[in-house]
Amino acid sequence: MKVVQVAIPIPLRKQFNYQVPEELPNILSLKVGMRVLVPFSNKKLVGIVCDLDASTDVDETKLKSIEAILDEFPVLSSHLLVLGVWLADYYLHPLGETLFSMLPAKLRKHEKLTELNQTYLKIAENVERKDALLSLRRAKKQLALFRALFDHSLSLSEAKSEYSTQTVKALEEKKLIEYEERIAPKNEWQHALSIERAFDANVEQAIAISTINKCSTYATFLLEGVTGSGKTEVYLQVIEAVLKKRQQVLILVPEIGLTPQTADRFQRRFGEIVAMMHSGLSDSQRLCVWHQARRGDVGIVIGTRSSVFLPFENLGMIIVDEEHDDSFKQQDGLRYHARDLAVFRAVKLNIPLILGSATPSLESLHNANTQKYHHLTLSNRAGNASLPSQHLLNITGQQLQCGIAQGILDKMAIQLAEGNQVLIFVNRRGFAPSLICHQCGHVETCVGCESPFTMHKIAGNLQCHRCGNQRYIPHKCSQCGNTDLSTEGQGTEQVEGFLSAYFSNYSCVRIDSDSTRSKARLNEILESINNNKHQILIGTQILSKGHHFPNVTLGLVLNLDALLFSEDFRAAEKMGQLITQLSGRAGRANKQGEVWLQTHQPQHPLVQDLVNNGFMSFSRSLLEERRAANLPPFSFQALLRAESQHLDRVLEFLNYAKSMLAQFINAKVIGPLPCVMEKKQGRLRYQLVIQSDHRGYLLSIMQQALIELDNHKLSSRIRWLVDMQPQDFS
Ligand SMILES: Nc1ncnc2c1ncn2[C@@H]1O[C@H](COP(=O)(O)OP(=O)(O)OP(=O)(O)O)[C@@H](O)[C@H]1O
Ligand SMILES: [Zn+2]
Repeated sequence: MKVVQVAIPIPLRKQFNYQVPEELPNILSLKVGMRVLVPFSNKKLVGIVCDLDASTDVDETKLKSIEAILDEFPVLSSHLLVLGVWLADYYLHPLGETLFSMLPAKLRKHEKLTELNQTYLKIAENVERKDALLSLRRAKKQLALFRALFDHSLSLSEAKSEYSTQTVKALEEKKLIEYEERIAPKNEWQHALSIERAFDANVEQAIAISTINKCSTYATFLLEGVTGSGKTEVYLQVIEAVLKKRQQVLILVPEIGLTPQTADRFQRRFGEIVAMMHSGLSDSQRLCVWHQARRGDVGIVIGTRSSVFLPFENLGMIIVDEEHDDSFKQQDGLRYHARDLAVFRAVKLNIPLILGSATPSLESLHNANTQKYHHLTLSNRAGNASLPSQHLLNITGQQLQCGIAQGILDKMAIQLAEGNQVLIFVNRRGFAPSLICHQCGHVETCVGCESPFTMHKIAGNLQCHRCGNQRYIPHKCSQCGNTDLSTEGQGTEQVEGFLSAYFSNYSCVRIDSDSTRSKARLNEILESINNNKHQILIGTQILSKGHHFPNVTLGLVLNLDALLFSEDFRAAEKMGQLITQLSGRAGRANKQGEVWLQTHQPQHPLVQDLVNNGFMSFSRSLLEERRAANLPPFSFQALLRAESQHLDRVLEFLNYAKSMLAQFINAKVIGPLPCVMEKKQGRLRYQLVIQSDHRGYLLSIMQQALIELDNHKLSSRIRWLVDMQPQDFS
C-alpha cells in the first residue's frame, strides 16, 4: 500500500501520513508538491504532498485515505519545496502553514489547478453556414467576424479587440457562435522584447553595470546610490543582458512603491513583457501572474513582498529595490523577510541578486563590509541634478502657526511664487494626535489600548490607531463634563487645512493612508502632482517612498523630534532613512532643492551627523554604535511575545520560557518587558528578546524551547508568537 506524507495548514509542527487508495483516479500522476484533499478531525482539508514514500510505524490499515488529488501538476516545484522547508526551519513556523503562505490565495482553497485556460470563439455546431451568411448580409462587422471564424477559432480577447464586444455579443445572441475553453498557447515573450535605450550610463553607473554583467552565477550586489543617482537605470541595463539570454527577472519593490509609472518605465524600455503583482489585484489576477511566470509567458515580474514565492520557468536575476523598506518583512503569520528569501533563492538557483537603496539597511551594509556582498556605489545624482541641501531649524521658543515656523512659511511663499512645489512631512495622520479637556486635563483614551484617540475631522470621529476603534467626537469631557475641549499637536488634516487657508491661491493635496485607501486613488494623486495640479504636498511616510517629483524644491519635516525618541534600537536608522528618502524627493530635476528639519534638539549628535555628513557617513557611525553595543547585525535576535487579558498568565509563560532559555550559556535573555504598545484591544502585551552571537545557535535553542512551550499548560490559553530577526518591537 502506498503511504504519503502530507503537510496541512494547521498550527501544529508536524506532518501526517495518509494512504493512497488504489482506486483514486490519476493516482499515477501523483507527485510531491501537489495538493490533495484529506480528512482531518471531522473536516476535509487541502494539504500538500511532501513525501511520496513515507515509511510508517503505525498500522497502515488504520491510516486515513486521501480523498482526491487536486492538481494536474505540482503547485510547488522541488526548488520551492526546498525553499519552504528552509523557511519553516528558519522562522520556526509550522511547515503546512508555511507552504500554504507561499501559494496564491486561490490555490490555498479547494480550487482545482489546471493549465492556464483561455476562452475561444468558434462557430456553433449545427449552424447552416449559407443561411447564416444570408442573415448577416446587413451587419458588416458581424459578417466579417463570422467569416474569420470559418478559417480558425479566435481567442475571445483577440475577437473583442479586433471586432468589438458588441459584435461578439450580437453573434452570441443569434446563437451563431459558441465559447470553448482551451489551454492558452505559450506566449513567447522573447518575440515581444524590444530594447529602447534612453541615455548612456555615467561613469559610476557603467562600473556597476559591467561588474554585475560579468557575473552569471550567484553573487549579491549591494547597490548603494544616493537618491536620484540612477539606480533604476542600472537595473534596466543589467536586465537587458539577462533578457537577451532568454531568462526572466524578478523585481521586488515596497508595497507602496509599485506605481504604474514604475511598470511603465520597464515596459517602455523592453516592450510588453512585464507583469505586475501587488495587493490591488484580485485573486484571479494574481493566479494568472503566477501561471504566466511559471509558464515563462512574461520576461519581467515586478511585485511586492509575496512575489518572492512565484514560480519561474527560467529565472536569471532577482532585484530588491529599496531593500531597506520595512514592508519586505511580513508582520503576521509566517514572519519572513523577502530580502532573506531572495538571497536563498539566488543561492539555490545560482543567479545574481541586486539589493538597491539610497539608505541601505545596516544588515546589508554589514554584509558588504564583511565581503559577503559586493559593494557598488553611485555617489552623485544622475544628469544635471544635485542633492538638496539639508538644514536644521531650532524652533525652541519660536511662535509657530500650526506647528510651522514663520521663516518656513516665507520660504514656501517664495518657492510657490516661482512655480515650484513644496513637500511637508507630518508624522501623524488625522487632525490631531489627542483631544484634551481644558478644565481637568483629561485625555480621551481608547479603553482597550489605554492610548489617546486621534481626532479625525474629515471622518468626524475619534480613532484609535492601535486597534481601529472609533467613537463620535464628544461635545464635553467624559470626566468632568466641561465643554472646553482642545486638540494637542498636528496631524496631516490640520496642516492641510491651515496651509489651504494660508496659501489660498495654491492647491494642497494630502497623501496618507486615509486619502489613498485604494491603489488607484494613490496613482491618481501622484499623477496630478506630476501634472502640477497641486503645489503643496502634505503627507506621512508614504511621501518618502521612491516617488519622482521633479518640481519639488522645498521640503519640510514638521517635527523631527517625534522620530528621534523611541525605545526601538533601530529608531535612529529608520529616522535617517526616512529623512534621507524624503529629502531625496526634492531637487530631482534641474532645480536645486532645500530641506528644513524643525527640531528642539539641533545639537543632537546623530542629527548633526546625518545633516552634515549624509546617510553614508551617518550609517557607518550607527554601525559602529551597534558593534559596541553588540546589537544586530553584530548579533542575532529572536522575539517571544505573549498577550492576554490576564497579566499573570503572560508573565508566568514568559518567565517559564526565560528559565528554560537561561540554561543556554551562549545566549542572553532580556525581559519579560512590556511591548511598546503595552495594551492593545484589552490584552496586555509582554516580550522576551533572546540574543546570541551565532545565528545557528539561536535557532537551535529556540527550536528546543518551542517544543517545551508548545506543551506548556498556558500555551493554548494565551496568544503568543516567535519572531526571528524581529524588525518591530511595537
Ligand atoms: N546616465 C544618465 N544620464 C542622464 N540622466 C539619467 C541617467 N541615469 C538616470 N538618469 C535620470 O535621472 C533620474 C533619476 O534616475 P533613477 O530614477 O534611475 O534614480 P534612482 O536612483 O532609482 O532614484 P531613487 O532611488 O531616488 O528613486 C531619472 O529621471 C533618470 O531618467
Ligand atoms: Zn484601541
